[in-house]
Amino acid sequence: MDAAATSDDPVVEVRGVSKTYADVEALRNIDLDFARGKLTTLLGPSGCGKTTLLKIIAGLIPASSGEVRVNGRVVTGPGPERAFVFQDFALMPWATVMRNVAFGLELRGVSPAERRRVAMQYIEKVGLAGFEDKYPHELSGGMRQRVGIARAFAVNADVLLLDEPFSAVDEQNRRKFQEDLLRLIEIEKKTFIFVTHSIEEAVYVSDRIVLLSPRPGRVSQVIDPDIDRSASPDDIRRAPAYLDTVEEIWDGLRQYAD
Ligand SMILES: Nc1ncnc2c1ncn2[C@@H]1O[C@H](COP(=O)(O)OP(=O)(O)OP(=O)(O)O)[C@@H](O)[C@H]1O
Repeated sequence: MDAAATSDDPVVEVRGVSKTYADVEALRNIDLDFARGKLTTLLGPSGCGKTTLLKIIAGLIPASSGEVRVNGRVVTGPGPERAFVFQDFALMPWATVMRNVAFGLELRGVSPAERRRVAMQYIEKVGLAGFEDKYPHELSGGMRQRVGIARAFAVNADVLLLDEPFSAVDEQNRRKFQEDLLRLIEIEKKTFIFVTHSIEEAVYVSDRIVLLSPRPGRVSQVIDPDIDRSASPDDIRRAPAYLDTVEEIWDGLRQYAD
């Protein structure tokens, strides 16, 4: 199931990216392509540089060497074609769900009526209709997460960067989100780059999984799970292809376990 780390129709191209923070070498010579309409997961031991790579792609921090291209253009900072969903959702506590979801559009100068219309669409898509006038503290962790996802979708970015977006929710909600995510990928045809610690989650949602080695992070394996996602969630989790892929990744990561 190993595949080349580069592909034919890449939206995001990472070339020779290395990153050193002061005296910590976080990433070494990463080459990866991320294809349109696909979800790629970065998986690897704690501290291997997953978040660092995501932030470099987002343009939030510079690489020490190498470059990232998005739609053929070299990344020099954040851009409207990329949206980042943070681990802690980064919602504005003083703003309603509607304002939070519409915030990216507000920054772009979209008119109030239009941003309300677009934001409402995504509030409905993530199942928060009726909550648009609530504030973040009035929502559960899972609902706050949905606000973060709706906000990322509302700006209509080509590339969605998700840093452990489901880590703060319980297992039941996590499974629901995974299904929502698969549905949104189907509808939206965007390029998703996802960071998680959960092997099962990675196999469940990903078209491609990139295993990174411990610091300095390098690409150690690329796995394309061959999973029939038209099956029911329970059937997918019982399918031999799913279970074999989980096992294959365990084997790949076991060598790094303490
Ligand atoms: N701003 C920073 N300054 C110095 N070192 C940093 C900084 N950010 C990250 N690092 C270091 O770089 C390495 C990679 O960190 P990063 O957060 O990218 O890893 P990660 O794979 O996302 O980890 P985790 O799975 O634990 O979230 C770690 O050793 C971390 O301590």
